[in-house]
Amino acid sequence: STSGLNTPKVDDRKQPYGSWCTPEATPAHKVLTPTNSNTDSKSQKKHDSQQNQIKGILLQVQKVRLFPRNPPTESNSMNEITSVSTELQDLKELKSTQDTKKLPSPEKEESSFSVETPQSPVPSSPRQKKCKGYLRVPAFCDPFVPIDPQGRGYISWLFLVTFCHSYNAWCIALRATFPYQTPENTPYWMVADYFCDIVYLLDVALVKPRLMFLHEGFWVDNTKETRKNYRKKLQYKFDIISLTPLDLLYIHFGTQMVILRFPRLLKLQTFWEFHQAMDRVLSSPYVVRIGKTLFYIFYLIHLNACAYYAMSYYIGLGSNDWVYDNQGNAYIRCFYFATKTATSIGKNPKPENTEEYLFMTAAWLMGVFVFALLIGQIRDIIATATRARTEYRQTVDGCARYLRRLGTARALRRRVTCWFNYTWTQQRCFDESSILNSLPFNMKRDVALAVHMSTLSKVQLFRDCSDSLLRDLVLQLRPVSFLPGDVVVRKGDVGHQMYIIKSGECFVMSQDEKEVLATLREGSVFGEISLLGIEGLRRRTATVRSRGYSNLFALSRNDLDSALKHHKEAAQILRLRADQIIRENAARQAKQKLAHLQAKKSASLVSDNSGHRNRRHSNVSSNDSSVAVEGRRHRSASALSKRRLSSVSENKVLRRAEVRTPLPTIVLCAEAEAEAETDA
Ligand SMILES: Nc1ncnc2c1ncn2[C@@H]1O[C@@H]2COP(=O)(O)O[C@H]2[C@H]1O
Repeated sequence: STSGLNTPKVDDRKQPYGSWCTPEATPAHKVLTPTNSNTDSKSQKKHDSQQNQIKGILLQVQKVRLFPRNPPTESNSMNEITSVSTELQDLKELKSTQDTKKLPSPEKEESSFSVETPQSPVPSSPRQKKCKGYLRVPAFCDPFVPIDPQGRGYISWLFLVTFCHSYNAWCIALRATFPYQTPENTPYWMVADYFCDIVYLLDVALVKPRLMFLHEGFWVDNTKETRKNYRKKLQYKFDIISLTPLDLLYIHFGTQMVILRFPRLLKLQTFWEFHQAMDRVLSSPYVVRIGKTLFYIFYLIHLNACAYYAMSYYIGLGSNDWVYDNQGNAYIRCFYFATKTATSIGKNPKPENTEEYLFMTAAWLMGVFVFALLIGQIRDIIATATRARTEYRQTVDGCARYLRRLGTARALRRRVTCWFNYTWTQQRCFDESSILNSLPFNMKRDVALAVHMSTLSKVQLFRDCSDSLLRDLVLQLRPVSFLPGDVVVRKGDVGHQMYIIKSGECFVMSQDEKEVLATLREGSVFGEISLLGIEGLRRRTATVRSRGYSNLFALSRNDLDSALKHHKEAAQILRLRADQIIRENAARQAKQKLAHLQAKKSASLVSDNSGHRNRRHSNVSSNDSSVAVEGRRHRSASALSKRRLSSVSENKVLRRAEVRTPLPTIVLCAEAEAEAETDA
């Protein structure tokens, strides 16, 4: 705590309340980094990027150690050695350039706060290192580079495979039943078919075997291992079966037998994998979930439509009232019929023979069970997506009902509703901590840090103290919002919480609430004095009001106490600041009282003079003596208050020179002034 890093800067102390009241915005990554005032911003940026590169390279080196190739082939180990040595060389070069520029040492950089975001590491290919410029192949296409299953490249590839699978799923049934494949358009269909087959083939041969996987907590990136892993999976078997070239039988049956391509539908797992990946990646996964369920619903109706057309064709198009009458667009008419039966809308033509009865029974059963299930799923997804809003509405309605029942004033009710609305629009929840409760402690802390970083980085206390103070406190901070004019703390109340301003402004009011003593902005801290256990200052020293709408973080006395036990430097900083505020408030009060006294004195002098003039004729001699006495009395009172004030300012000067001021003396000074007033 005595190091230059952690003690508050002298300059800061000279400013009113350091820079607590008017904190400067600082980029999040610079939050607690000790900055060299001589280094200009350009070199700082360069330094940052170099540090990142160093970190990246160190990570690469670690990765090489973390993912040993087992057993290493000769060429692999040679490649590894060369890559490590080049990386170390790069590292040395970077370090030497850094030394020559005399930038802050990396040890200091280490102390800067950062939220850890572990990623699946993908090592660079040994080939890629050798190819330069335009010859460089994207990592995804490099057969020597393992593929990150969470990477963008792989998700894009999954999209392509899913598209091909969907094409097969829709078109095989369509072309097998409806007369949409004619000898004229067969080549186009073939081109599309074989394009999809090539995608399937590439997926099985080049992509899936390179997919990294987790083994005993480590990402395995050895392509031999990844290939082995893929081959062990059931998915591999399905992928291989899906490629069965049954369409070779076209030679015998002709290209109209599109049904021979049905094995292509077995690549269903990729379809699910794609949706899972999208669910993870997209900011609103509900869209993906609803999209997938709708896909199932439409696909089932599509199959139903195909079956209806096939049945009608088998019975004879237009041969009775039930079958498709071969009028209009065949697919649209059949799709319409299938939708009606599947959703049990009714008004379907009456079946006339056994096959038709069987078809209708199956379609209705499917409608009742499968469709009901799918539509229920959509309802659940929407309910989950809007649960927070529903709960919010229930809370607001419940509270409003309760207040109405109690017959509270309309203005108060409106205020409560206003608070609910504002808090909801700001936070989208009422209890932030309950949402994160299922996360492990460290992750919860990282999330909280990331979410509140922009505000917390502006708090001078956290800048001046070690990072661990911020880490210790971040989960204890409770967001609270206030409406315009709300009293956040009231003078004389017992203090239970201190506050950090997240957004908005707060006014520190004078004793009579007519004057604004200070305006506190984003990142400012207040309400700490009454929590510090200073003798005689256990109650709020001032009233603080929210200027407009404001969002604050509240920190309870217990949490502050337990944090200050382990962070003595923070306790010292808070004490210093409290000393400063108390001294300034005491001096201001003394000044005000003196001014008040002087005003009183001059008023009494004026009234005395006028009284004297009235009585002059009656008793001249006695008046002379009383004025003299009165004058002496006021002069002595004024001298006394002057002496008291000078003792205050002397004390002030003396105490500024000290590192910490014993507070009770300052309080006594204020008391002395009060005494002077009573004397007068
Ligand atoms: N003159 C001032 N300037 C800035 N902040 C103040 C001033 N006086 C009091 N405060 C803050 O207002 C808070 C009121 O509650 P506390 O006494 O706990 O802590 C107080 C300080 O944090």
